[in-house]
Formats: sequence, C-alpha cells, structure tokens
Amino acid sequence: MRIDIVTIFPDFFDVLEVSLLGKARSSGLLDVRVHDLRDWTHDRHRTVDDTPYGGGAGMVMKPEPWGEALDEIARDAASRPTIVFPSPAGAVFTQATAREFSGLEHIVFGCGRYEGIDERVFDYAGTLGDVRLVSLGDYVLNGGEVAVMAMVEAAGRLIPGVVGNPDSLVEESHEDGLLEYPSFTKPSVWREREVPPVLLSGNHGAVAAWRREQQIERTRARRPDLLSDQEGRA
Ligand SMILES: Nc1cc(-c2ccc3ccn(Cc4ccccc4)c3c2)n[nH]1
Repeated sequence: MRIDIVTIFPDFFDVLEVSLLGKARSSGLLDVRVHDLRDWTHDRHRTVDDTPYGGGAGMVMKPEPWGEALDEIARDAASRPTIVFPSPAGAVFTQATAREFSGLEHIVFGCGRYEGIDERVFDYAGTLGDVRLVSLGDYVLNGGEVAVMAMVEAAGRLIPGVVGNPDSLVEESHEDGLLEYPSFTKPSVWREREVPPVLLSGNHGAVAAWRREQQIERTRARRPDLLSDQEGRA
C-alpha cells in the first residue's frame, strides 16, 4: 500500500519512522510519503490560508496549493487513489473503516488546518480519486494530523505481514464487534490481587467460555451501543 500525506506540519509524521509501521516501511509493505503543502505555494510567504468569504472568525485554507498538490500526487499514482480528508463533519472512522482502508492500493490523506479547507477542493479531488471525509469522533481537533496518524496506524496494522502474529488481531476489541476480555500475566498474585483461577486451570474450553462472558459483560457495561449493533446482526 502507498500512503501520501499532505500537511503543513510534515515533521509531525516523523514518528511513523519508528515501531511497527517503521518496520513495515523498511520492508516495503508500506510506502508512506509525507508532503509539505507549502511546496505548492508560489509567494514569498508560502501562503496557504486566507480570510473566509461571507466573513466569520479564523482563516480558510486556499484551494490553489491543494489543487496543485493533489494533481501532482494523483498524476504520479499507479491507480486511482482514495483521497481522505479528516473532518469534524465526516463519517465516523471505525474498525470497519480501518479494515476497508487496509485493503486499498493507494490512499492520499489531506490534513486541513485553520477553519478547514475551501470546499471546492473536495469537489475537485473527486475528479482525481474517491473522496472520503472522515471524523475521528465527536470532539474537535485543531487539524487533521492527529486523525491521520490514528487512521494510518489502525489501517496499517491490519495489512498482512505488518503485525508479527496475525492471530493477535482477531481477539481485539471491535474486531468481533465486542470489547476485548481482560488480560493477565505473571505473577499469579500481585499486591494481594489474584489472577482469575479459571485462567490457571489449563481447561481451554472453560477459559474460552469465561473470556466470551467477560467480553459480553464489559461491552454491556461500557458500550451497550455495540451490543445493539450485535443484536441487530443476530
Ligand atoms: N474528529 C475530528 C476531526 C477534526 C478536524 C479535522 C480536520 C480539521 C481541519 C481544521 N480543523 C479545525 C476545525 C475545528 C472545528 C471546525 C472546523 C475546523 C479540523 C478538525 N476535529 N475532530
């Protein structure tokens, strides 16, 4: 998978050089290219924003640098990319979105800042790729970079070969629509707190049943909305 990220804070993504995704990049599983939007400006101040038509507080990102950046990236692409813009007004990103993204050949992420990007950019981007406005959740960030970092990690780790043991992906929260069961390791007693005896029993059937019950109990207590989704699927 190829990932292009366009941002006015390219250094923000230096962290993608380390950890799992760093290894995936060096092994060629992931081809991540970070671009500074200001490289597509032509004035002395490398201007990317201007005042909003119609008035109002804050600034809006100018369309011209975005148009030139997307043209160059899409032109250089082997296949029609999916172009993802984080937005508070987007569809919420879920594990299903992460799974969908992990199967794509080429994703271009456009990180907005200020009060957002001139709306015409999303329309123009539709001539170059499949445009998706995606929200990380119902809270307000200052820009798209944190959302893109989360999406790249959530999707990148699902790419076959990125995570060492693929079995570990199956029993995670949200993978089966439920929250994950609690985990324990040595010592069996820690500060007078014991590991649940069933986990020390060696009875794999009993362990599996206990873990499933824990998933359902936790989901009911913390995320009843997920249970109704499950019941809907039943
Ligand atoms: N889930 C989620 C995504 C964002 C997000 C994404 C991109 C941008 C670009 C500028 N801002 C700041 C902004 C705040 C509020 C209203 C308009 C713009 C962004 C916020 N916030 N929350």
